[in-house]
Amino acid sequence: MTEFTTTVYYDDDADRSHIDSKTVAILGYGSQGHAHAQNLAESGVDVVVGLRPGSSSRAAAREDGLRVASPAEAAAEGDIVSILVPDTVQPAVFEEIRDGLEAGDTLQFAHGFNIHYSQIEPPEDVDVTLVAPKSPGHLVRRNYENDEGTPGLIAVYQDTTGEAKDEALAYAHGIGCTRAGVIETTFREETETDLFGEQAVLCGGVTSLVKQGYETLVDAGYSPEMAYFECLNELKLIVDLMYEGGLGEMWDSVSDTAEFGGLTRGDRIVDEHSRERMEEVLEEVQDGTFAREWILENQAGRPSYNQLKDAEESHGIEEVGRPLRDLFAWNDGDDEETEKAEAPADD
Ligand SMILES: NC(=O)C1=CN([C@@H]2O[C@H](COP(=O)(O)OP(=O)(O)OC[C@H]3O[C@@H](n4cnc5c(N)ncnc54)[C@H](OP(=O)(O)O)[C@@H]3O)[C@@H](O)[C@H]2O)C=CC1
Ligand SMILES: CC[C@](O)(C(C)=O)C(=O)O
Ligand SMILES: [Mg+2]
Ligand SMILES: [Mg+2]
Repeated sequence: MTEFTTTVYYDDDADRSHIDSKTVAILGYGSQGHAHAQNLAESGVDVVVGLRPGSSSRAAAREDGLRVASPAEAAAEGDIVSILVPDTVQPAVFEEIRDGLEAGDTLQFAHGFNIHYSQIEPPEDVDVTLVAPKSPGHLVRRNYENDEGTPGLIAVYQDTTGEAKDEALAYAHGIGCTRAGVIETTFREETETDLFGEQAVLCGGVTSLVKQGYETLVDAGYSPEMAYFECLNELKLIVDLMYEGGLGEMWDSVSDTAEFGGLTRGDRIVDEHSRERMEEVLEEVQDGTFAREWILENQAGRPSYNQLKDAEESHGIEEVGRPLRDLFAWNDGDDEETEKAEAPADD
């Protein structure tokens, strides 16, 4: 039997009686919201989706067979109120729903930002929990539909009922996370590791690596199409192997030439200087510098965010990638995956 350093919970560890007779209010129907709502409903849980008046997602949620109400109505009806709107919007939405929370209800998050950085102060008589899939929401849904799951984290910030952890685990079961494995953590640990991971490795680090690789080849006179396939498209195929069997399966599958070149050159690209930058980024997460910057950026109407987003969208690798993906035989002329991934961020 494998010995882990932490307890990992699976399907058999979850007791669904902690959620089966309850109503779950899902506030928001974006990346995480649509996945939690549909997975829970298909797991037999009573779900009501809370969406603002005039929300374009109302029609989508109804088409998916879900009940829809306003955020305040849904929260008042829900025993578990899962706040799945963007982190920066959550404090305002919390003010709208606060009066509907009853003693013994659960206020639930998929990321600890607003609790950890004290942007939301929950009432003392509710449970406050976290169920955080370690995955983009669209894959939480896709994996569930494919009878697979996504790993997740649970945490308890406030436990008034004595059932907070069991309920979080039952919820994680309902969205398919216990199929893959669930780890218990704290709001602090989830928030800091999640922010660090997305900034330094998963989203920030990897896109910078891809762009620098692409630009190096194009500036040296190679065709943008070649550079796109080499530095972006094939990355997915390489990462698929790491996902399936760790670094070892990837090294086994690539040529010995790639393995020797990668092992001797990789650490020259991402070196001890990058490591120092990573430590700085982690410190900014830990001491609240990043959180303050992001909160102020939103208060100012997102000037830097919008500028950086525009620059990213018009980068050469994006210009060349769109038509190339459209011509993939299985895409039928539509870059559907890109459209789907962008859809929930349009608010
Ligand atoms: N994206 C992800 O995969 C992951 C996200 N998380 C966490 O999950 C939470 C939700 O994130 P995510 O799914 O990305 O969120 P999204 O950006 O996808 O949320 C969009 C939803 O929020 C609603 N919304 C936006 N603004 C408002 C507002 N002012 N008032 C009411 N509703 C609003 C939108 O409404 P409308 O439909 O009307 O536009 C939409 O339904 C966050 O805490 C995030 O950190 C955790 C793990 C991964
Ligand atoms: C990696 C980004 C993420 O943390 C996630 C999909 O888990 C997010 O905030 O979207
Ligand atoms: Mg994450
Ligand atoms: Mg995150």
